[in-house]
Amino acid sequence: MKKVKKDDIQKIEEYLWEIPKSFREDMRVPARILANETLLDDILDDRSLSQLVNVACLPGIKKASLVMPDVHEGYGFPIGGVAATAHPEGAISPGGIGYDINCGVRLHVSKLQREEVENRLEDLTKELNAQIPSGMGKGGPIKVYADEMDEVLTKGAEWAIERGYGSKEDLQFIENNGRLPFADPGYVSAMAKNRGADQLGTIGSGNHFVEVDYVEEIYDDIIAQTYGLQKGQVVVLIHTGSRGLGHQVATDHIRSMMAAMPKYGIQLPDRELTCVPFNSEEGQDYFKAMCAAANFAWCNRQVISGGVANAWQTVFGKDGGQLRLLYDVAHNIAKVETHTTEDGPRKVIVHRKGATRAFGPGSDELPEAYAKAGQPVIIPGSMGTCSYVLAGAPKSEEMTFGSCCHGAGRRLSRTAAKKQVNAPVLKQELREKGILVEGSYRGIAEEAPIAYKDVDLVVDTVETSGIAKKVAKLKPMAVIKG
Ligand SMILES: Nc1nc2c(ncn2[C@@H]2O[C@H](COP(=O)(O)O)[C@@H](O)[C@H]2O)c(=O)[nH]1
Ligand SMILES: [Mn+2]
Ligand SMILES: [Mn+2]
Repeated sequence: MKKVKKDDIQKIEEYLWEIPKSFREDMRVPARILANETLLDDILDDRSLSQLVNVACLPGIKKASLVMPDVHEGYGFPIGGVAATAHPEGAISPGGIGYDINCGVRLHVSKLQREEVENRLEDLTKELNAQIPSGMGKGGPIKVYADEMDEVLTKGAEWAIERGYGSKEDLQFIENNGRLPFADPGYVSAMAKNRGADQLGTIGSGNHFVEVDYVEEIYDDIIAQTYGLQKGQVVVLIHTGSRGLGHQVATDHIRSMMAAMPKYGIQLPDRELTCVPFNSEEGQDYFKAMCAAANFAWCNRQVISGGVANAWQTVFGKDGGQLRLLYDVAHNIAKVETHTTEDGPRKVIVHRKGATRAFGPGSDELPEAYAKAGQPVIIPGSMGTCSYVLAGAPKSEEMTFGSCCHGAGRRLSRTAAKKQVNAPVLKQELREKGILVEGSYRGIAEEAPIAYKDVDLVVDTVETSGIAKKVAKLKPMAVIKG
């Protein structure tokens, strides 16, 4: 396959680059890259842009295939990729969503200041570690089988709230209120349900985490006030997804889509892009199962919030106050949304794979309290650098189908990171900087800060391009890794 070189890319706006449709004859739309020049040079090093060009060949794709500045190569689609296909006949591709369906992040805000938490940080870290199972194959606090699992898959976060994990007010601060209505547990295999049976309330391995941070800087006073963020305040970030259940849903449906593809006469440059028409039988089966797995992930994050609240109360007692949910966003998902395309406004199937929804002010998808501010966009950076809270801005609708980056993005593979990082040394260095890290040495090495791009550059790029606005910068204090 023809490799993308810098000469093939045209600058079309500050921080927006294009690989024209003429680059390869099977492209149906141009491919666009949101990046500054430094990030673009890095992006050219891996297969991300070849994958982006492949995505531009999907049946029914509208306007352009896109990557955010945190892009890196993934299964079929690059991670950091966005693609919108015509509803209802355009393609749905599990590779455009990822194996960890509805991997996402949520942010809780506390009433405590950095100094109040610092002197209890060891205890808090131990308590969080005890309350929230992490690592591969670790079971959680509850088991769900048969009809109860079907209820989880249908109700999402609400199922957990009904059982005392969080409060009803939380729902309005979760994307789609923590529940996709098209979920149908009948399309989730027994094996997938079995894999998920004891995984609610667990973060899993590797890149997933529960992290205590403080607000180091506020960039927009008004939006920060709307979100309830203040300088010095302690917050908690939770990053995980649909665990083994979501992975099995993707595995099962990719297999059946591969078998069905010839029937629809779909030719693709890479079999990892496997797709079928959204309105085909296989497309609908997958979509219903994907929605169910997304609901499982929201329920999982809600149960984890319950564990975090228990740990918080154990250490800080009633005076420590509640942990209010600021927002919960998905970054591996497909949704039917209305966006402006070359045909004008129309319904499209937006694939966000390592990309966050970033709706601007006035969207009717936002909770009333955030209507003027825009949607909170939560961008984790790394365990040793910083993370950001942004607000979705109007230009995201024009440029990126209402989407933004989802993190700093990997610059080193896990294998390369393990070769370069001495985990015990890194853990000690972070401790000396005031950051306590719990997790396997393998996980710590694979997820070391040097494994990730410069999150400041990534965030500056999305802000300058106008798709999101910086609101606050968060600095890590304690991290529980998978
Ligand atoms: N604040 C932290 N951010 C982290 C950590 N480990 C990874 N990351 C960031 O998360 C994004 C999203 O990851 P993905 O697995 O969903 O692609 C990633 O790009 C990193 O920037 C951490 O320990 N703390
Ligand atoms: Mn994720
Ligand atoms: Mn994940």
